[in-house]
Amino acid sequence: MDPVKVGVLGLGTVGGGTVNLLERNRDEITRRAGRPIDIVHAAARHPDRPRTCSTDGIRLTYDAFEVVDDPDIEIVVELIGGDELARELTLRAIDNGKHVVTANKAMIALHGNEIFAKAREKGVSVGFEAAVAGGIPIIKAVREGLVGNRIEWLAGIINGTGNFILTEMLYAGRAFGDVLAEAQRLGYAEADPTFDVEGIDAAHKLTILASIAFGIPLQFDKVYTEGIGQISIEDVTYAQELGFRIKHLGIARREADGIGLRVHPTLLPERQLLANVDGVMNAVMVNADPVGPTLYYGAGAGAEPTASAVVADLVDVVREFTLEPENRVPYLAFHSHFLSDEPIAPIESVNTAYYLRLEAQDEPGVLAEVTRILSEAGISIEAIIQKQPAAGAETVPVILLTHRVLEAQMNSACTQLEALEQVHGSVTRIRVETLA
Ligand SMILES: NC(=O)C1=CN([C@@H]2O[C@H](COP(=O)(O)OP(=O)(O)OC[C@H]3O[C@@H](n4cnc5c(N)ncnc54)[C@H](O)[C@@H]3O)[C@@H](O)[C@H]2O)C=CC1
Ligand SMILES: N[C@@H](CC=O)C(=O)O
Ligand code: NA
Repeated sequence: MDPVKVGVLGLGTVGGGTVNLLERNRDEITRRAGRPIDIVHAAARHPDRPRTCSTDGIRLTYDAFEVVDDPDIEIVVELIGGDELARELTLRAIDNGKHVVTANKAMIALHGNEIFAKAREKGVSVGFEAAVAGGIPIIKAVREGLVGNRIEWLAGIINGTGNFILTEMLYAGRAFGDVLAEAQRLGYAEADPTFDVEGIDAAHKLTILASIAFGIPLQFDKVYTEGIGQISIEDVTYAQELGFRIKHLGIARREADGIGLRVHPTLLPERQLLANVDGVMNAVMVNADPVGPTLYYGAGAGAEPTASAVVADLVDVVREFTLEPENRVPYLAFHSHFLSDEPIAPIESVNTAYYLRLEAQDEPGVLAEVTRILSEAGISIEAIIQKQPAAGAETVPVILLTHRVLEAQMNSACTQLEALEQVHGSVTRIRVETLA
C-alpha cells in the first residue's frame, strides 16, 4: 500500500495538530482512507523553531512554493493563514494538479469563487471543513446530510475566541485583555485577533455557510458585521433579568428582499440551546424543510479539534481520488452552473425584535413620550422596565423589548428617541432572536 504523500504549508497551531493527529490515529485513519497518509514535505517560516509536533521523516523548507511545486506531493494542506499569499499558493498547487485542504476561512470567503473555478478546470478537490466552526463537521452536514432539504435559515456561534471572551468576561467577571491573552495562548485566536473580536472571522465563516446552504456565490463584502466590543455587563444583567443571554451570532436567513447575512450580538431566550453554548464551543442551528431544526455542537477552535476537520478532508480527498471530478460533491454543495443570483438583503430590510436601553430623566411623562414615538413608528412593545435611579444619578435606565420590526423603522425611531430632551446619550440596541 503506497502511502498518500501530503505537503503541509505552515506548522503552527493547526499544522502541528494535524501532524500529531495523523501520527496518533494512524491505524484508524489508514483503515478508513484505504492507504496511509504521510506528511513528507512541509514549509515552516522558522524550520529550526521548537514545535508542538515531531518533524521526523518530514522534509522541511522555508519556501512554501517548493512544497506546492514538489512533483511527489498529491495533496497540499494550506495552514499559513492570511489571504493573498495563501491564495497564490493554493492556485499554484491546483495548477500543478494537486488537491488542496485548507482551514483558511479568510481565503475561501474572499477568493473561493476563483479557487473553485480553477479547481474545477483542473479536476481537483478543495476541502475546507476546518474553515468553519473548527471541529464540527458542519460543511459535511449541510453539504451532504441536508442535501434533500430547502434551508430556511441558519444561526450559529461560529467564533471560538469571541465566545470564550464573552463567557469569561461577562459571566465570570474577568478582564477582556486577560481572556484574549489566554485565547491566544491556547491557539484559538487569529494571527490578528481583531478578526475575532470585530466579527470579521465570523463573517468569513457565515459567507461560506450561506453559500453551501442557499447555493449562492461567496459574497463576503455583503455581510453586515458588528463585533463583541460594545456588549456591556449592564446589558448582560438586564438581559438576564428578562430571561435572555447575549451571544454573538452569525445569521443567514431568507428575507423578503433576498438572503440576509449578518453577524452581531443577539439576545437569545435562556432556554435556547444556543444560549447555553459557552467558552470555546461553537454551535450552528440549521432550520430546513422538511427536517426542521437541527443543531451541531463542538469545539470551534484549537489545535486538535481543527486537526480533526483537516484530517476528515484528507480522508475524503483520498477516497475521491478515483472518482470522476463531475461525480464529486460540489465545492459549494450546488453545481456551479446552478448557483443562484438571489440578492443579499440590505440590513435595512431585515426584520428582528429589539432590546433597547436608554437613559431617561426621572420625571413624569417620559415613558409616555417614548412609547408614543415607538407606536408612531409602528413598533409594538413586548416589555418595558424602568429601573430605580442609582444614588445621585440624573437619569434612570429604561429597558424595552419590542416585537419584530424592520431595521429601517427602528433606525428612524431611535433617531427620534435620541432627539428627546429627556433622553440622554444614545440608545443601546441589541437584536433579539427566538430562533423559532
Ligand atoms: N487556530 C485555530 O483554532 C484555527 C485556525 N484556523 C485557520 O487555520 C490557519 C492556521 O491557523 P493557526 O495554525 O492557528 O495559525 P498559526 O499562526 O499558529 O500557524 C501558522 C503558521 O504558518 C507559518 N507561516 C506563515 N507564513 C508562512 C510561509 N510563507 N511559509 C511557511 N510557513 C508560514 C507561521 O510561521 C506559523 O507557524 C488559519 O487560516 C486560521 O484561520 C481554522 C480553524 C481553527
Ligand atoms: N480564531 C478562530 C479559529 C477557528 O476558526 C476562532 O476563534 O473561532
Ligand atoms: Na468544521
